[in-house]
Amino acid sequence: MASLSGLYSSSSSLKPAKTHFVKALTAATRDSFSFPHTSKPSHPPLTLSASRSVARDISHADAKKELIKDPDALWNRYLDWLYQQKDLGLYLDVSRVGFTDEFVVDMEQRFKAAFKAMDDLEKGSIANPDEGRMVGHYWLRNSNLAPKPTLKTLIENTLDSICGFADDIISGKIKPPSSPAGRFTQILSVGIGGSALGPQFVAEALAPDNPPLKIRFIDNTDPAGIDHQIAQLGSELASTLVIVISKSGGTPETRNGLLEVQKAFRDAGLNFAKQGVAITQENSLLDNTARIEGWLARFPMYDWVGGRTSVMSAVGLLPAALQGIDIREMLAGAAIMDEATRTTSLKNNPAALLAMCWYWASDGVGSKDMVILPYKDSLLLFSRYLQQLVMESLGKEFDLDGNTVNQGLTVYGNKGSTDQHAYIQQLREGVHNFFATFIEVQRDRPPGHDWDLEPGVTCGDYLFGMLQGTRSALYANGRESISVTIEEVTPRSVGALIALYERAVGLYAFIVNINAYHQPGVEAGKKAAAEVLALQKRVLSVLNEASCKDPVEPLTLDEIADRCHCPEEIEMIYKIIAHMSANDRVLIAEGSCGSPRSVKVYLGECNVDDLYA
Ligand SMILES: O=P(O)(O)OC[C@H]1O[C@H](O)[C@H](O)[C@@H](O)[C@@H]1O
Repeated sequence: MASLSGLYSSSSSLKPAKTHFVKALTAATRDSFSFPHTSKPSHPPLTLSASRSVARDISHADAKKELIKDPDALWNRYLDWLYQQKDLGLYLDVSRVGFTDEFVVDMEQRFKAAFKAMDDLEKGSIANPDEGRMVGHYWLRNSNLAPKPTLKTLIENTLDSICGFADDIISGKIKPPSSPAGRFTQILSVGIGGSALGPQFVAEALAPDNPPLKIRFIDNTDPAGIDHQIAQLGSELASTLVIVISKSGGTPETRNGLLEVQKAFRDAGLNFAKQGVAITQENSLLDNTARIEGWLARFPMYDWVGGRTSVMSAVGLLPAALQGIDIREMLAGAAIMDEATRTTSLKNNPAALLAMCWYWASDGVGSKDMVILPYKDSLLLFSRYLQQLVMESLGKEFDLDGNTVNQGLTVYGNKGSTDQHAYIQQLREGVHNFFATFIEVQRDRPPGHDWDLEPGVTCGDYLFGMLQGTRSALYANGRESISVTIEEVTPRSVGALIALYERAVGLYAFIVNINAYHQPGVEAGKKAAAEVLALQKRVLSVLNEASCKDPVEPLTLDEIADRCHCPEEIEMIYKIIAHMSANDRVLIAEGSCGSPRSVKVYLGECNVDDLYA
């Protein structure tokens, strides 16, 4: 079977070998996947030609977005705008986004400034002005770009130490102090946000079926979730390498995860320090803890790398290397994409093309959501990864001039064709509030492993047909889409994908004049959480005081709020008490009416019958 990749990388011209490609597409669309031995659908299936007629009937609410319908014109648009990065085997098709020539001319002007700002960023400008920081994640994959020799050396030495440490762990040269296995077999990663999402995406995408160490994650302060991970480790806790990741070194959820895991180690009679690794900024609380307690190893994070762009730092590289993933290939893929996205020609810059499409599709204000649809199971977590990269970067209240803009771009999605059985119905026919991004992987299986489950049709052909059919069906109903194609999921292509979207987000941010590299809104949430915990402590102190009386003095919510000197917080006080009661930490007696207003709260022994006598 001719390789599909030949269709994209034919040297002569953009004209792919029509026979195989078009035949597969037409057949798959024509049959609309009528499975063997099942009844035909009641309505005639949408064929390619039928979907065109549907498209002609659709009135376009937004005249600006009159989509091309003529097949020949579409084919030429496809060829005209198809971006190819042949070294990476990565292709970008923006032909199903309806931007006009006038729009492109306008954007080319705006991108000139964006390209300059991005160039300055890579040269070490303070591209994160709100925090007075440089933005240096691109230097991680090309240390020659680092603006100071000391940074170049730091990047190179850290990479070498990551590779050396991973080799020593995998070879058993460094081994756990008391494990029958005689070597580390598991990784327990403790981190949240950018200290988890990158490693999780990379593990799901690239971990081999039988990795030297199998990874699992604690990425929340949910005690049940933590217990579940530790229970699943069981006796293998003794051969588990615990990697605690926190750039700030002070994130509450990560700190709680660490304390919980250290308790599990104590309960199992194990010495955590001999199995603990920290990845954090130098002299952070976590770094100092790891140093003082003598943990196995510590790796640095830098203030010029944000959490959501840290996957090419030790955050993503150490866990990946321990799973046997070729991290130098990841870095190489990212470096090639970085170079490809430095060109100042909009039409030849895939990141700029993405940013332009996002702007067109969502009017530069996030009016439509970005639905990410990788048709490959291993890329399932790409949308979760992009949720942080895109939304934490672009979701900002103010622009760089202090204007209130409430910018953003909402990302969701899981994987195809699975999502076709969940919400694609709404995408096809319902509220038109999105644009789709298909991630296509050409290689279905390693060479020699495929077979026809029907004459001339493989399982992967169905996946291919589902993607193409969904793309056609959405477009026929006026829904725009971008398609990113890679030949296969490899460290190099995953590195390239990550770099592509990091650059696209950065360019988009310059276009809409916001700082993509800080996250003020997150601090508000952290502060509010701390206030709830402070209130809880006051409630407990009031209840403790009342419990010391003889007999115990049960208190109403009003009385508790008054004694906490915050009557306005009575609802939060009720929620705090309800949560503590559910966990057997306070006792609640309810009046006959059952309203929260009538509850009486106490600690210790109390004759409930007398409470409402
Ligand atoms: O790596 P840490 O310092 O623990 O931070 C973990 C996460 O915390 C916050 O949510 C930030 O907004 C994220 O950007 C960051 O990735």
